Amino acid sequence: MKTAGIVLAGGQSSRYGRPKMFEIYNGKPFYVYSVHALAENKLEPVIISTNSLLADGFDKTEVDLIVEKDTHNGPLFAIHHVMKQYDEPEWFFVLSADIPFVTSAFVHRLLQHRHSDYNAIVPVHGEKLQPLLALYHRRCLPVMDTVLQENKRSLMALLKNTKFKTIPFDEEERFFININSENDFKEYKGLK
Ligand SMILES: Nc1nc2c(ncn2[C@@H]2O[C@H](COP(=O)(O)OP(=O)(O)OP(=O)(O)O)[C@@H](O)[C@H]2O)c(=O)[nH]1
Repeated sequence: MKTAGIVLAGGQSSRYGRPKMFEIYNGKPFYVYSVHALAENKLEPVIISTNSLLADGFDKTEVDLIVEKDTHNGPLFAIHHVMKQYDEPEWFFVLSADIPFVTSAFVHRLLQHRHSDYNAIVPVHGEKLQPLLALYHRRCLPVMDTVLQENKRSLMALLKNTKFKTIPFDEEERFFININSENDFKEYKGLK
């Protein structure tokens, strides 16, 4: 099953105050943790989805860069925009760029659940769906078209209209910790 990786690395970082994907954790920018988790599972291509204000900041070695014109269309638009440009991959493994605790083992675990009966595979952590660390089949495209035409921007709006499988993860798993603000980063960077 040909599977591509998408790192969502656009947006506004308004709560952080500067582009959070370039913040350094243990010597590497946040977004690099997402790129590596996908690349180490041999997902090909790994695509960084970003906007023109941020595009120059990424290391472009062994990744494709897809640049949006706008900074705030949101993740659903970004995934749709990428899927439209890649005909070959059946599945797209999406990771946000603000999750420095993500690992290739997490990606590997979710990949085992790709199945033709479902259009998306979404982890559940505690009680919470995690659509920013999830797998989407290209069968989602027509539903995405409809949802976006209705001016709905959230991945939840997509999930409400498509068949997806949930995969439970233990509460103590760290993969899902996303950094929205400098305070989040201060709180979590002490974690071992
Ligand atoms: N490509 C792309 N990525 C996005 C877009 N909006 C958000 N993201 C990414 O999606 C993830 C979650 O984003 P959020 O933290 O909810 O939004 P944000 O705009 O980055 O930050 P805030 O302004 O603080 O809400 C991050 O990895 C963002 O880089 C977008 O319009 N395009």
